[in-house]
Amino acid sequence: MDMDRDALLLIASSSLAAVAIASLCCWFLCRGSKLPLPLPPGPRGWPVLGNLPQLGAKPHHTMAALARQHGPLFRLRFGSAEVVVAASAKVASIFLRAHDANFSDRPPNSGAEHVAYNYQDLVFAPYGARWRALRKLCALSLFSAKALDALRAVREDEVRLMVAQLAHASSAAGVAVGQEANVCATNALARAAVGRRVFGSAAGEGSREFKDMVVELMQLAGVFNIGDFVPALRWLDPQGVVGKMKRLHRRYDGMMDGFIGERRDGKGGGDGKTKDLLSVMLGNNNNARPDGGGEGMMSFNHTDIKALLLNLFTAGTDTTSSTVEWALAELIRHRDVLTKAQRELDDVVGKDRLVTESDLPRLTFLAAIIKETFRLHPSTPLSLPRVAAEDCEVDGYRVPKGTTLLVNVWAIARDPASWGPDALEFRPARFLAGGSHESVDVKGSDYELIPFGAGRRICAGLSWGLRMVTLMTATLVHAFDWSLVNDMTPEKLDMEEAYGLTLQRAVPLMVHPVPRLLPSAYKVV
Ligand code: HEM
Repeated sequence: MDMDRDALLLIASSSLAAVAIASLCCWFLCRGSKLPLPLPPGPRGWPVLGNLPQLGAKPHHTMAALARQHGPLFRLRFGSAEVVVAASAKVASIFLRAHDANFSDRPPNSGAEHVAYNYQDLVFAPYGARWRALRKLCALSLFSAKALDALRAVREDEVRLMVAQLAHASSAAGVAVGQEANVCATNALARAAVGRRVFGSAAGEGSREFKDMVVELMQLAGVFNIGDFVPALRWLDPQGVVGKMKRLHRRYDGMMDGFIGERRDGKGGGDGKTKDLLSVMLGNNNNARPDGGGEGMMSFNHTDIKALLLNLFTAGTDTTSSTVEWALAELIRHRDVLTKAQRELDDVVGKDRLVTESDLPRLTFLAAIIKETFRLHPSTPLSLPRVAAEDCEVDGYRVPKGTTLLVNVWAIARDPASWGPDALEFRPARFLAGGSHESVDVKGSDYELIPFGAGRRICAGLSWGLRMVTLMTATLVHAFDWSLVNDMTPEKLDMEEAYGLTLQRAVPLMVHPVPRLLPSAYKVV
């Protein structure tokens, strides 16, 4: 009997233990699902500075190498700031499509504070009604299909002037074609924005100084400024970045004041009939803030105007001209591609006039060259940073609120997983009908090729930039044969990059342009 009771007790206690263990397992399993997801993997950083000292002279290259080690979504720490880097088309699409709303703000940075009028511009404006109003204004005045068409003659005019300038360039030292392209891009944009050209000719009247100012701004904006990430060191400005930004800002500010001042004095502004961006903004200027309301209620104060003009003159000039310069460098290195493009242009345009914008839709090979240039030489290799408004989950990892997002558009566009084994080769045919990437475009919906970014904060000037790059490259390819200075062979051409927020050529492209059309084509009417 005693034995039976003992056996029963044993059975009961074993069952209880089993139930307890099962409940514990269940509790752990359930709790497991609520365990916070891990943060993305990443390299160990230094005390205080984190990974900042490891970025090197070309952070987009370093980050591409880190992605090979840690995967296409990895984590860095810049001082006290958490950073995630997207380095594949799939991860970029999760951030910029699925989580775009959460990443529609830009992180705080000294460039926005000291150069861009303390975030009063469009590029760094907090995501909200004011940002929306500024984008809408740009679209209506410059970048919508209607505005773009209305300004067609301005772009064609400036390209014609650039060609005339090049046709008469006979220096033995050759011409810096990027500089000529920069004058063209800046003057076209200036006519649309402030109603007049800003430079008389390529070499003179401050054009070189202006380009240098834009390049300096991009270099400064590309520096990962220690003071931005380690608040205790901000006052020290260890890299001297803030001091340089303040000096540069004063020079830009004088230029922007000049545009507004001359218009208020009744000078500048073209024929007085066309409404450039400046006159639209001044017409609405009653010193109120553009923080929403209906379209009719938008109004802009003096600083709003200067900040937006500054954005256009900096974001819209060097990006455009350096892409044209890279395209020409690639074409000089790939004679077969250049010859094929010239044949297409001769067929569509002939030899007695220059290219016009209405020719562009028929230049399919040229369009493929432009895409291939944007792929290998995106002018903003790490795009512009975004910041997470809330915690979110991306590809099985936790990305906390306040994390900065960098999208390595340079690495994504060279990823063999998207582009195949010839990813590093200049091969425009991949974009032609029947090619491996026939349907891929640069306009923000094909994440393997996003030189203009994607999502809500995609480049506001995409339509203008793409049109200018295409028209300028088509015209230069059609109007001239190109040879390198000092009898340099194309294989010796230096293709090294100089890192900044925008990607310059380390060595400017120096060339001899040789006219190849009938003389009448080069006349400026
Ligand atoms: C080759 C030409 C250009 C390239 C490759 C380029 C690239 C970019 C990129 C990558 C961004 C960041 C997008 C993002 O955060 O996802 C951007 C933003 C911007 N770009 Fe461009 N850009 C070009 C030309 C232009 C032009 C011509 C203008 C104006 C005249 C312009 C004005 C802007 C502005 C205002 C923003 C900020 C948009 C915002 O924050 O809402 N860009 N651009």
